[in-house]
Amino acid sequence: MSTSSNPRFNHRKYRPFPALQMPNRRWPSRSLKNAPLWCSVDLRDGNQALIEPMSVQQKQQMWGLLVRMGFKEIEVGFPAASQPDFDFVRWLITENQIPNDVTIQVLTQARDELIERTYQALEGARRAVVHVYNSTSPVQREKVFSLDKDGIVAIARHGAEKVKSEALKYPATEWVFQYSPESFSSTEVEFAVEVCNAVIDVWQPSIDNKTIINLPATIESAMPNVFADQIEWFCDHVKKRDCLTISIHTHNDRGCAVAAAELALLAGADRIEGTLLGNGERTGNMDIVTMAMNLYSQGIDPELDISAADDIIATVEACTNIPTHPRHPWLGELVYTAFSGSHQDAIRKCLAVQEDDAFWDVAYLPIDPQDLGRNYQSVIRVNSQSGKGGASYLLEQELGITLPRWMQIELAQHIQALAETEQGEISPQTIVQVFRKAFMPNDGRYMLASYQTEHGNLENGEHHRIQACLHDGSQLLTVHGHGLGSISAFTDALHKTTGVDVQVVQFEEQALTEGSNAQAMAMVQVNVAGQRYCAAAQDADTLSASLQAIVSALNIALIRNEKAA
Ligand SMILES: CC(=O)SCCNC(=O)CCNC(=O)[C@H](O)C(C)(C)COP(=O)(O)OP(=O)(O)OC[C@H]1O[C@@H](n2cnc3c(N)ncnc32)[C@H](O)[C@@H]1OP(=O)(O)O
Ligand SMILES: CC(C)C(=O)C(=O)O
Repeated sequence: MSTSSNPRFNHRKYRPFPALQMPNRRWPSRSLKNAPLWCSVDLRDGNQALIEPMSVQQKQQMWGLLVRMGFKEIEVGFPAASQPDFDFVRWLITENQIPNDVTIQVLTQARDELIERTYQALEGARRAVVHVYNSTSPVQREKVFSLDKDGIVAIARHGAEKVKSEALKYPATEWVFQYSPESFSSTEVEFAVEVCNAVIDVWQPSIDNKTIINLPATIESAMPNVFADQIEWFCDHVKKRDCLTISIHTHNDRGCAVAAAELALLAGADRIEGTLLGNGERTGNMDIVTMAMNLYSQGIDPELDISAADDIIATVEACTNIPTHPRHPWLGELVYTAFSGSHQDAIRKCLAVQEDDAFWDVAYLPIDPQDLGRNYQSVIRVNSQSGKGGASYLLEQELGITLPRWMQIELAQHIQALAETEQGEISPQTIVQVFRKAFMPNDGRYMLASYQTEHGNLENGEHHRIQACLHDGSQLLTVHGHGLGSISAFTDALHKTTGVDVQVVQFEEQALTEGSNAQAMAMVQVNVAGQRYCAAAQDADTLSASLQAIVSALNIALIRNEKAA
């Protein structure tokens, strides 16, 4: 019985994908050590999936990015399909846009007229990959092409012959041939080998002149381990394996295109086709950025430059008109951001001890966001899910002060109350405002106008005396006190004047800026008539900052008591 009220939602319509029996499979015990050869298919598979295919100008923009990132093989289009595709290939060649170490690749069906037009587009290229394909899976054979296996092999063989004979007409170009048994992952492996062997027989590759056999998961129809088995089996059984570059082209129907490509590398593949951020047919092509960053984060050189993450996103969005999900692996806007308190706490503590030349080891941050041109500003963001660490971290970034723990706790209570009222994110600037309003009020009863201290061997044995002028809103009061230090002398003076018992419980001072105009921030926790209050003050003179902070704490206590009364 179905759990759905929709009678069409019926799993019995589907059947499991038949797995290969390969008890001696070798790929599970291998690990990745190097980057594969990469081939971007943004300008072909990515392009053919767009609502509005790229204009020549957009293709030029995408091309520029791909070259900057270091791709050495780029499928630039299906030149027999449309005039913009054709024109773009011509532009690349006639305008000398292809760096010497980059090879362009183009796709064509195994049809004579299309292959001829494809070569016309490539005339004058220094080196090019001609990529021909035909479908091989049972559903394509039976329902689309109405052909038996021999008929499908005949299309492949004929296409390979035409690709080879056309190439002879353009001897100035260094040609590389590529064949894809399209829908490979849904094809019986024995038949996939048979078709590819027929093509290999035509092209006669050698170790010095390899053929690319590209094995697509045109539709991702099974788990990645099944695909890996198919690749290992294929590599073990295809002829002339050492004269082949085995390429992989996975799609993301089950959300596992990257995993399938990674396992396929373990299973013996050499080369990976995919697109930036995974644009492509249906759920997309394998995302090269994700796979490259997966390697990078394991200490493997991906041989692609992903560091200009924002440039990659902006260009892909401009060319595809598809926004990037904020949680897109590695590059999304939110992927290095923590809102939740315990994550923020851990990140802040780890970042504080992370040394520049040590292995990266920061909780909740799989890589250093700075590697991708991101700063730490966006790593910690505050809302009602955040704890004391988050707000303190942002304050630290904005003001350059590290709050002591007792003050973090107090600040967090103010921020939490605001976040719950606002029901949203609290910006770093707002956190600074909250900090100033809560701990540095300028509307209190008393203001410190001036003070003088005296210390040394005084007659009564105590070391410090203070005379301070406090403004109480209407008049200037002169107060006197003495104690073991200037601060205790000052609290003594306050007690004598206001009658309130004032004791400094916690005290911390931090330099804000360096140089002759250096400013200090004093932070205090003061016991005023049995209750603890935190306050802060900033001044060029450290003692002055401390005394003002104590006055602020007294003011906060008086304001709260007035409100409570
Ligand atoms: C999985 C992939 O991504 S494969 C790449 C797919 N990309 C594209 O199709 C984008 C560009 N394609 C196009 O613009 C058009 O398909 C064109 C211009 C190339 C060809 O258009 P059309 O001539 O109208 O043919 P269409 O593409 O519809 O193909 C259907 C015909 O080609 C045959 N065919 C399809 N693929 C192939 C192939 N790889 N090799 C040989 N014949 C093929 C079909 O059997 C069918 O034949 P029929 O007309 O005798 O029934
Ligand atoms: C032409 C092939 C490689 C393809 O795009 C696919 O199978 O997805």
